[in-house]
Amino acid sequence: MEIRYASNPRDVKGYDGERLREDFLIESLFVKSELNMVYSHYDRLITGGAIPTDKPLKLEDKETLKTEYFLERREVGIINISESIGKVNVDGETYELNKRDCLYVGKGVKEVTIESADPSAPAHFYIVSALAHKSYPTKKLPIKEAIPTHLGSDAESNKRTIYKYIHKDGIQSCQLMMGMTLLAPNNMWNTMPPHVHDRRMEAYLYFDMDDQSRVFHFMGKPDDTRHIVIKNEQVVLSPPWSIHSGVGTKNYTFIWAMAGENYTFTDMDGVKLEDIK
Ligand SMILES: O=C[C@H](O)[C@@H](O)CC(=O)C(=O)O
Ligand SMILES: [Zn+2]
Repeated sequence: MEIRYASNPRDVKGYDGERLREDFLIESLFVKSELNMVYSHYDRLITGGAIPTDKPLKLEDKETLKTEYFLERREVGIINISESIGKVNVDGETYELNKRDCLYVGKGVKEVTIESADPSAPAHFYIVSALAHKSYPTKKLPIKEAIPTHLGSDAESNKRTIYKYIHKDGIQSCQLMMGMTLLAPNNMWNTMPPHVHDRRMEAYLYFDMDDQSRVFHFMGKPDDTRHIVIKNEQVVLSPPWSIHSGVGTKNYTFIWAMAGENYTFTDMDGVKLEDIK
């Protein structure tokens, strides 16, 4: 799998747009009949995309991880982001995932395979894996059972609902946190005003966008921001020292995932709008 190294914010100051994209944007995780992953040195988080068609796709990359099996020292969260029904096989047991349902699989599970219920209408799965030191039970959480948090307002164009799946009061994990944010119709901003959390890195997958739609994602130190233009089903890596906020040309959905020092969703350092440059 592709490796992405971590960068020093002092160096990132001098990056041009192309270099920012090379380091922080993951452009093509989702390819038909493939399972693709990128290994980031930010908290060794792996992000992946899978679109299984005629045969199941197995979660593995011995060459990169140098372990016997993928989850020997890791845990993983898998979310179906498509309308099509998906299935995940976990050491012989099958879990069905509908759109926006999440499955957590813990350390020690030997075989995870992913398939589409109907190969002619393949499901799209988003995969995020972090290092794990302990085994937590496999658990599915359908979106209808996730607890919604309502944030923002129409006046600020950031009215949105956050669904937390893997976190302290939801599915238990070692360090992986994962959830989904849905914007209300005609609302385009996420995570504005922004925040940083130097204890944890974060990755955003933007989706539910058409071909013509783009998200302008903002990153950088709060007083020195940059942007990356993002298409449907692309991932952006957010270093711990960076803000992570976006505005769409049209409505969109995104999945956030974090790993790092602590396991407290509310541990964020809010940035005041007057301090953003
Ligand atoms: O650290 C937390 C993450 O940045 C997201 O949960 C923020 C988010 O989904 C939002 O405000 O819309
Ligand atoms: Zn955050």
